[in-house]
Amino acid sequence: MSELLVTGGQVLRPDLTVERADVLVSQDSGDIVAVDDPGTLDGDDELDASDGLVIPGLVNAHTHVAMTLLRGLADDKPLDAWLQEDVWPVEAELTADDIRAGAELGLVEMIRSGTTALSDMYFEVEEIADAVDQAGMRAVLGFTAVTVGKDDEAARSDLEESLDVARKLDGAADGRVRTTFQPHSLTTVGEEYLREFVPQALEDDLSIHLHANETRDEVTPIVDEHGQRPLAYADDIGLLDGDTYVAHGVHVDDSEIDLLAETGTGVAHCPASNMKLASGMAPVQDLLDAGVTVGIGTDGAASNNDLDMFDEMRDAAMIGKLAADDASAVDAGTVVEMATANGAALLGFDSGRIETGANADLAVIDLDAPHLTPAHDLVSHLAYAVHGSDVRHTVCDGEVLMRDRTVEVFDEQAVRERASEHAASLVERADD
Ligand SMILES: CSC[C@H]1O[C@@H](n2cnc3c(O)ncnc32)[C@H](O)[C@@H]1O
Ligand SMILES: [Zn+2]
Repeated sequence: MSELLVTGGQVLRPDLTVERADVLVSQDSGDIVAVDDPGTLDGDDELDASDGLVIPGLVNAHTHVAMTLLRGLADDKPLDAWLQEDVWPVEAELTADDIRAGAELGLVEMIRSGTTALSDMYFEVEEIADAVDQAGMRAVLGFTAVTVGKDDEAARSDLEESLDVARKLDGAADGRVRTTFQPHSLTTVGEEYLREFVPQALEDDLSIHLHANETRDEVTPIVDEHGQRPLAYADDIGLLDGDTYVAHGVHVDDSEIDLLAETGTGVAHCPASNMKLASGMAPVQDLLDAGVTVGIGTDGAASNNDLDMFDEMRDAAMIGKLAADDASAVDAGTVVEMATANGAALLGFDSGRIETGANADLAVIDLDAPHLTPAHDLVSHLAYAVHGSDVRHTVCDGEVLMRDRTVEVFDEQAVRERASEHAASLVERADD
């Protein structure tokens, strides 16, 4: 039996208090086995958390991890133009090897910035699952189906693949990979396909993840065509339930917020992407007040342009206040909970908190820095002042993924070189 002791630091507890404590994790079960007074616990191996804060590993509730290859390729456009003119033509050239290279780069970036779990939507999901396995992280993965612009055979094949991937990969990487059925959005998957395939997903108890109500341009055609708000239409199809979470949820009215709350449907809020694409401001405080579980996601690196969840917490707090016209809205503690416990609840993992019995997924923040001085309130620092580069160690499932800022699960230099080569050749092919 092998146990790892995270020692000498302060610890963020589930009630958001901070105390001096040591954390003992079992590398066999992958769980936290004790959180106790400094100096009272022993382990076979130690991680030095002195001058540090031990926090739950962050949960990125919505991303497209392999899109690191498209980082900085097309900026300063709204969603529709960005996808149709820039992103989709390049994605049409992606190979499985490209996706593997992009996913590894994104996972390294996440480990370096304290993220231990992600929810991903993309293609070539076996490659992504293998990369997650090697990274030692936790993930909810799926193949994203799009039917617009496809003939019936291709449309069905996409939806079948989304179901098959969700059935096949659930439980991969020793249970660290879970899956979702993924219609891309309510406007990019036709109604006849949603009505046929969603019941199949529900019959198999598959969770569902989709983009919804991201831009006004996505809402209007649904209201025009179906005479219903998008989430009423989604509910009519059976898409909303306790195992579903939608990405974005920006343009939701009061009736849709009630629907999300009544059905137990969660929201993965993506503040940076929503600002960069000028999609709008999600009413996050209203969602939370209604009892909706709201997590935080970076979206892909092409619309962010990084995968740093500390940036995302800060953005969520800032834009949440603007949206509510209230400086007390979406406060520091709330965004920390959104990026940890709420994200874990959306993804269905027993993580997001430093507590005996929880998954041993954690990060140690180095507090010995000018921008973190003085330390009046460490929850405030997590929300507003810490950067991903302040992370000293990252642990998932009891295994050390990064020790003293050195990533142990990948050769970081090789991953970066390979991703750069794949990105260059991908863009060349797309330009031909
Ligand atoms: C097939 S995987 C996901 C699909 O979605 C595209 N995408 C990336 N960001 C967004 C976004 O904010 N809204 C909608 N779709 C997005 C991505 O490029 C893939 O094609
Ligand atoms: Zn997305």
